[in-house]
Amino acid sequence: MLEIKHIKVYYNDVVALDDISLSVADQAITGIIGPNGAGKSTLLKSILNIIPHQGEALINGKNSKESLRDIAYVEQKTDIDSTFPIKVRECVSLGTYAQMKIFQKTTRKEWEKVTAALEKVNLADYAERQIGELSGGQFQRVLLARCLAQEADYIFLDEPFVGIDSVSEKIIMDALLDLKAQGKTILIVHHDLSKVRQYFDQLIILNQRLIANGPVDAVFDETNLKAAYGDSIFV
Ligand SMILES: Nc1ncnc2c1ncn2[C@@H]1O[C@H](COP(=O)(O)OP(=O)(O)OP(=O)(O)O)[C@@H](O)[C@H]1O
Repeated sequence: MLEIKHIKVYYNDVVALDDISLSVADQAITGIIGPNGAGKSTLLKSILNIIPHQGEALINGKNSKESLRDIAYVEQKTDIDSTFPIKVRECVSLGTYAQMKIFQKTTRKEWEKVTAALEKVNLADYAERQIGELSGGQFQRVLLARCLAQEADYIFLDEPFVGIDSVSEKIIMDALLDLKAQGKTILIVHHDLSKVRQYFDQLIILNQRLIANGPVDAVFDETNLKAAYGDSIFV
């Protein structure tokens, strides 16, 4: 269970997140929505403890710092260097490192996990390609395969559907539904409001402060959207 308690983040004296407390539903796909600069990415980064913050995130009652191996994270595309010279299968194998001992070589068992993860995202034939040779959608599928290989209980994806083709989007969504059926908890930062009902079970609506958190049917309404995006939003 993931709980966020009084998380507050400042960037140079400017408040990016103001006292966020919420519980994330287990075994569900939760979307995080809100306007540009609402603090969506900041929320994921504070749970991951990669930025300074007040308050804390708890996983099964303990500070999330103690469970970082159990969180697989794909950052926003703009933060990733897709020209880095690495093959697809090597990139996916990085996901297995979280479960390995220091200086341990990748064993046959880990390579089997890599192959299975690539098959899951329909990219088994691309294992020997350089990541720089992939389309945006294929690259996003490779990053999801890296999460699958990590076998983490929590999966955080920051804008995974931006600029990708519809085939990749469907493959990613099908893989996420499988992960949910296996009991995983998935958090996705997302900006396309038209897909919210189709993709998510639960929704967190943010704009520096928490506007709403709950089942999509209960919180995805005009009042909450106007509170987050302002009166100009067309609902
Ligand atoms: N490293 C940083 N230094 C200073 N300010 C930052 C930094 N990272 C984010 N911010 C600011 O904090 C606020 C929240 O940023 P964040 O990226 O979390 O928002 P977001 O909701 O994910 O936005 P977007 O939808 O545009 O990706 C924004 O005003 C942003 O400009």
